[in-house]
Amino acid sequence: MTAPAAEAPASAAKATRGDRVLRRLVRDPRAWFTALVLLVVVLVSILGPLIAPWPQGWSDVTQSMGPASAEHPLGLDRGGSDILSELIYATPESLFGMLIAVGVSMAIGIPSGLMAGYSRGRWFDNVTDWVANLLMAIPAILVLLVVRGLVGPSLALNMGVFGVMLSPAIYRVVRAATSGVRGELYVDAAWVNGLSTGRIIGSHILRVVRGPIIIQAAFMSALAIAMQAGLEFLGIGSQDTRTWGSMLNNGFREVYSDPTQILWPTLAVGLFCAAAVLGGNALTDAFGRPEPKRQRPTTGATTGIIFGADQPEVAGGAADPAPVKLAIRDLRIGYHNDSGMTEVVHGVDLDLHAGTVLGLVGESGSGKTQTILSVLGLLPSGGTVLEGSRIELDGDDLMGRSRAERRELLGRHIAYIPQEPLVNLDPSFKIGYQLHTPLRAVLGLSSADAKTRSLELLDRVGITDPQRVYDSYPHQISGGMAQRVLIAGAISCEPELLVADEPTTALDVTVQAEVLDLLRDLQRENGMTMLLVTHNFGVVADLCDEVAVMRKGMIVERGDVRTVLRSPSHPYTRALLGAMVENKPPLITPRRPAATERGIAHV
Ligand SMILES: Nc1ncnc2c1ncn2[C@@H]1O[C@H](COP(=O)(O)OP(=O)(O)OP(=O)(O)O)[C@@H](O)[C@H]1O
Repeated sequence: MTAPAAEAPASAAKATRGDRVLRRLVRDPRAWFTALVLLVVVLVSILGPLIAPWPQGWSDVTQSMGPASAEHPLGLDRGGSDILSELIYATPESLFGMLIAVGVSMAIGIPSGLMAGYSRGRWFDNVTDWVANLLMAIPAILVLLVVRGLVGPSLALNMGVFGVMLSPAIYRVVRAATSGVRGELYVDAAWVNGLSTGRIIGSHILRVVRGPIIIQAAFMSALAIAMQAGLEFLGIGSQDTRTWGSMLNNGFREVYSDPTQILWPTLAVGLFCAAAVLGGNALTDAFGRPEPKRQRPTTGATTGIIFGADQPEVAGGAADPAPVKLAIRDLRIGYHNDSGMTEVVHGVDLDLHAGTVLGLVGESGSGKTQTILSVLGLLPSGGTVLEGSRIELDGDDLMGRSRAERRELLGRHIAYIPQEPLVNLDPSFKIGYQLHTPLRAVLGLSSADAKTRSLELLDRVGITDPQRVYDSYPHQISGGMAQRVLIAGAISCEPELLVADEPTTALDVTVQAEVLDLLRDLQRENGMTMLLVTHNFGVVADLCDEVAVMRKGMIVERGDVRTVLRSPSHPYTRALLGAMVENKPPLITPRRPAATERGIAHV
């Protein structure tokens, strides 16, 4: 199968997100200012002994409070030390203190924020949130005073404790970013492909939250330097260490006799803080505002139903000699809300015979997606499969299995093809990485074998230049190609059951036909059992052996495709088919209105 012209890459020349961020930073004068100040501070810290006019510890009391001169460009302090040299020697100590505070806050805030955001609403999230609130409610200065009283003066200890007090700030940022990414479809897709939680957090999620983390680190470094200077200025810090803060303290004593002595450390602290804040702002703009979270494509909106039975009843099903691969019995799904529990799927029964394709059709909001998500074990938070429901794979009740056991089935035994291809691929990673990671994790292939297999799969799903697509980012390929990539990913571990949720709705009409051809070929080739959600009776006729019609959370008719399409027994099915044959406005509104405009025969 050849890839159609419509699938030419959107723009192979498009830059990655990292390139875009870098380009924006290069054009931003604030970033230049920050880079310059940081460069100077780092160079001064490293080269201090070489560039300082006088050795560390040098002083000459006879020149106490001496004025600026060629030998002492910034003058001398009360102890007769050269102020410029002192400022230079104080720089690495000040940086060291700042790094301790930022490092400690990151070490606590990042892992706890990641875990809390990922396990949204669970006990870990609740406990860490409570601790973060508590830390934020306690004034840091009080804690620092108590620590000073108990342990004595220590720059490292002070800044370490301040890092703990700062950690809720980074925790909150990471938690919010993680919980936003957690709901993305590509994270579900990675889960369905069998990746462990650690791998998902370490790759897909950390990659997205690193932007907010870098920005937050920039602001926190300013805060840490200012706090350190404040502590030393108040005399709470260590007197043995020379920092910009301790110079502030000394300079303040001479504020009336020689105000310039407080000016230099103030300038150093002020410049560093300004650079850090401006750098943080430049980074915020360069990373851009986060895109609004894409919602799961589910909706309770009802559509233009013009006909239907008040009391749905299930019409007879067709017999099939093949063994039952997936059996759903009395499936009821509910959502918790303020008034208790709302049931959205009411006792669905389905049998899916091995090696056959079952089409699930129905109006928007009829419960199709909830049904397949419950098979995958991926109901959104708040959704529950209610007591008494059974979902059996090869006779084994999945509802009796633990979450970890159900995860084991994903990828190898049950695979999923989502509706919107592009949002199900992580924009931060190349296609090759996204294909070969599950192959390594689930099948245990070596890196080289996983790459070979990925290229074979891309070739098998009709991609003409597998190597180029393997090396591309998702934004560099078209929607049709992305759907082929997802199909390649879904079949990569040779699952027995393939669940596809309107796999062609988001595609152009020419590409739809090709993807349907591909699915049919793969299903026959691998003898896969397939559960296909669709709005399109044309797709049902083309691909499915059996069809089940859903309405208002119930199956109103099911049977073999020929029988149901030729002589539908339920008035609702007749209305759906009638609308299609008479070319009436669609009774079932597709989730993406654009699809009807593309000329798809939606009923
Ligand atoms: N997160 C949720 N919270 C509460 N109710 C929900 C949630 N998701 C779906 N529902 C409800 O469950 C019902 C079935 O939704 P479902 O997404 O399964 O419909 P669908 O048949 O797949 O429709 P569509 O084709 O538009 O996706 C709807 O009434 C919907 O409002």
